[in-house]
Amino acid sequence: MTSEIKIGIVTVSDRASAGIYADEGGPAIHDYLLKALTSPWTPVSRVIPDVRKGIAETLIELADREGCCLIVTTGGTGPAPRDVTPEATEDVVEKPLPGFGELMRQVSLAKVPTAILSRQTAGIRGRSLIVNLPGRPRAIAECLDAVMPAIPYCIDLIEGPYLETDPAVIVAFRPGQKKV
Ligand SMILES: Nc1ncnc2c1ncn2[C@@H]1O[C@H](COP(=O)(O)OP(=O)(O)OP(=O)(O)O)[C@@H](O)[C@H]1O
Ligand SMILES: Nc1nc2c(c(=O)[nH]1)N[C@H]1C(S)=C(S)[C@@H](COP(=O)(O)O)O[C@H]1N2
Repeated sequence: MTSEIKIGIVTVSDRASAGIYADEGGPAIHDYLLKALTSPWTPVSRVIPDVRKGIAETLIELADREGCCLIVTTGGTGPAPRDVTPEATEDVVEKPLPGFGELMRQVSLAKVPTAILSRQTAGIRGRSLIVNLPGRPRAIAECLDAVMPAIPYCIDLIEGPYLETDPAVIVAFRPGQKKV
């Protein structure tokens, strides 16, 4: 039986959620994944304010009830008082994956000196991988280019669906598998 592949896309932004500006972050994640993944998948998108409890509840809903194998957030990773996406992520994950944040900050530093201000992290809840990205829409491709090669294998390891990528965009690295 093949089940539907669902991917959560969560924009955490006071102003986008209030309609003060149009959300560009969620659509940028959607467009990126449309290009990177060749497996058919369905987005489950949310635009929510910077509220720790609400973010945690949304992550739980997308992981436990929607069954998303991957949940990508954007926004709320900085040091400002209302930036609490990493805390909400840590509230709900069972296994933190600090390497994601480390790598994304490293590659982002080549683009912008303020990369070190992002506390973006990642982790596993059940059969879902949750990954935080910064709020600036241009940060999305910068960060996903770095971590995407490891995401399909991570989802294999948590017994999620087999994600296929377009090798012209992202070469998924699966240890033990021959390079094509
Ligand atoms: N979802 C989004 N869509 C479009 N632009 C965004 C989005 N999120 C952030 N930005 C832009 O990136 C900048 C930095 O993002 P950041 O997450 O720090 O926003 P913020 O100042 O916390 O405000 P808010 O939570 O209201 O988006 C914002 O000032 C805005 O110009
Ligand atoms: N790749 C990348 N990373 C980035 C940025 C960026 O423009 N590109 N912006 C930085 C800035 S200015 C901030 S304040 C932090 C946190 O952003 P957030 O609060 O919008 O998540 O992410 C940082 N990381």
